[in-house]
Amino acid sequence: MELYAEIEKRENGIKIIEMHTAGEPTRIVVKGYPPILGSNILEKRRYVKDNLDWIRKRILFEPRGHKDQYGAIILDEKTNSEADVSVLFMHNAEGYSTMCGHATIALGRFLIDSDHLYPPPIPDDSGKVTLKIECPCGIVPTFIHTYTTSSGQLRSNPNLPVSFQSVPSFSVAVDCVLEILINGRRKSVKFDIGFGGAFYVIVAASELGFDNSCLDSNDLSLIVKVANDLSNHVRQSKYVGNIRHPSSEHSELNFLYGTIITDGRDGSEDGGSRNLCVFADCEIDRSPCGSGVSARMALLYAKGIVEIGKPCYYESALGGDGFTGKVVREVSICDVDGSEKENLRAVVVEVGGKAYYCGVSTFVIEENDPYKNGFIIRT
Ligand SMILES: O=C(O)[C@H]1NCC[C@@H]1O
Repeated sequence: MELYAEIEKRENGIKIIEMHTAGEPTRIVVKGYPPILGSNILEKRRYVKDNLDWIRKRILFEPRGHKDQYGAIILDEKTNSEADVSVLFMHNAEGYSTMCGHATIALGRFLIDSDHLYPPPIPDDSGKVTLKIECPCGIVPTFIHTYTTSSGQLRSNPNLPVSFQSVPSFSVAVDCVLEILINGRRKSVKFDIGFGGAFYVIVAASELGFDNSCLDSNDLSLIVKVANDLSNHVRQSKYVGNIRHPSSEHSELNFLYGTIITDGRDGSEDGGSRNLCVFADCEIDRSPCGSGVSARMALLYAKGIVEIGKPCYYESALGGDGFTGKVVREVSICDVDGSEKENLRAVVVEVGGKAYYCGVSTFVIEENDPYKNGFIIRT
């Protein structure tokens, strides 16, 4: 499918390739964004937030999108000479994620298939291409299986997973306890906090008084509310002080992105576990959440539950086609001056999953449309 050629034909409007990764959408903005100013990726992230946020709402909100829509912007020029490309992510609330695993997996395929990169990537002998994708949290090496068409074009292999290696991921706090109101009752809840490019609370469904059937997709409304309440409580609790990246260069990453509710099967013999990530403003990740898998694996490693190389498998509320995760090595985190943050045992986690194309869109906005700036209906 030559989707990029299709989009090239269209002259005006915001041009988008639609993909999903394990069910979670990524609306990849290919063309049509005004210049995004800033000399590095965090400055550009701030610029879109402060100056171009109306475009995010038009792209992600209704009537073109919905509450759980997710997007990525490929920057016209990379902002780090060590990267092949720089990208921003966007979601429904404050707006701009610091890391997104599911979108990185989708972008991996798209960047190969669109002939977007110059010089063109060169596969190794097994057909694998490594792309360094710069995300707001740092550079994320991404591995894509490719093949060459009979006319000599390099294309991603849709049958094999794309994987990426996380930025240094770490355990932030374990066995935290807070009392929260669930279904009208006060309950003391135990949870962990981990970082995998973004900060997450990780909590077992049983801690919240639910059985694991709450992680089935037929009715998530109550559990999503509980997850969102827990995120808000943690943001106002003493634990907010722990949500701090050790490198001062990364202070813009210092916020709690969401809560991941798990089935409690951490480190199970078969390495499998189901979880549900609720991030931003009650946004539900249809995928197992790539940055969440990195955070979970970092916590499991810190607790001595998994060792380097142990393959784990994560599925979302949709079940089925999930993400793999494994710790690949220990690393230390350096500050801007290059000094190592000694006490912090961080790890690089490799996460793999499959992404698929699902459309090509060109959005138009009519000036007299009263809903041109987008809206969200909540149920
Ligand atoms: O896979 C991930 O990391 C993302 N999915 C939506 C929320 C996270 O950014």
